[in-house]
Amino acid sequence: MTESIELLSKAKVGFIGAGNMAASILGGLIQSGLPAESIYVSNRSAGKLDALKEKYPTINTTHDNAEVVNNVDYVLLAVKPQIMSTACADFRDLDLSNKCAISVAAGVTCETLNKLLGADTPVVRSMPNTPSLIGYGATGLYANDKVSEQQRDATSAIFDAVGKSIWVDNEDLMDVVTAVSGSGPAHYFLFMESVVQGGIDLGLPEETARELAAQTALGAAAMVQQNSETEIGQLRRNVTSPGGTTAAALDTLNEHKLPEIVKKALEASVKRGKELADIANQ
Ligand SMILES: NC(=O)C1=CN([C@@H]2O[C@H](COP(=O)(O)OP(=O)(O)OC[C@H]3O[C@@H](n4cnc5c(N)ncnc54)[C@H](OP(=O)(O)O)[C@@H]3O)[C@@H](O)[C@H]2O)C=CC1
Ligand SMILES: O=C(O)[C@@H]1CCC=N1
Repeated sequence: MTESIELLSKAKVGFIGAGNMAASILGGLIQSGLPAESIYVSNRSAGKLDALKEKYPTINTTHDNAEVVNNVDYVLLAVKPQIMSTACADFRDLDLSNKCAISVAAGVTCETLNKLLGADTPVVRSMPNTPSLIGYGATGLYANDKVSEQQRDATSAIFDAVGKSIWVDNEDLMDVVTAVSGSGPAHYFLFMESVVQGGIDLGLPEETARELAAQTALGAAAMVQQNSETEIGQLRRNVTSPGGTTAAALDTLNEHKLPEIVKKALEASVKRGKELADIANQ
């Protein structure tokens, strides 16, 4: 059992929805040492619950969302923002004031969650990402003022079990976190898909292009993490010999305005987050 999971060892953790994100987080929790019998999961359809039961025979599965909430201390709301209201209606009559609700839904605000779950409910808004499945998740967290220190620590423990977690103290920033790290893996995947395809078009075997692209992305990310005092721009300049091959590539990326394109993409994500907030609040 990892140190952070020890904090959770007496707690029961529930998931409403057994989709991609729930499976990533609960898989990481079990791998870190949380017993599967401490985890409760509900889902609308049967297939995903059956698959979880096959993988983790002692996990508790049900179609009844209220049963999950009744049995746990921490309940992760892992359904799409558009159906948050429907899913929460199943347990809105339960007293959640001694539990902690942790939403992973993009956009949905603490205010909306408190409307759906009761004004006294401690609510954390989280934004994890799919690398949580392999222990490389990045999660942003924001708590409303009902969340106790113990609940904050336990929430950190849940997400630290599947990667790194960072608290923000302004809820508006959660839409930016969503743009940067929640959706982020897809941005890097698109970039890597483009690099692999470019390599193939220029003659590399597909497997070679894929391996080189993945190891390069991993190496670049590790250099940024291991040189926290160094500007990322300096790491870039260290690769870029004057008049060399990198300068030729970067000139092309800048000519086509890559930094502006990325900024517009992040702005589009933030805007969509606010639209999802409105949908969930209706
Ligand atoms: N995917 C990602 O990279 C990330 C997603 N998120 C957030 O996570 C949330 C879930 O996304 P994701 O896991 O990708 O989506 P999925 O569609 O994979 O999972 C959602 C699950 O919710 C289940 N469900 C639907 N309605 C209900 C209900 N009324 N009660 C119980 N379960 C229900 C669905 O069941 P069924 O089997 O019937 O479809 C499905 O398994 C979203 O809010 C998203 O914003 C956050 C960060 C990253
Ligand atoms: O695309 C989405 O809306 C979700 C939230 C972040 C990643 N996936």
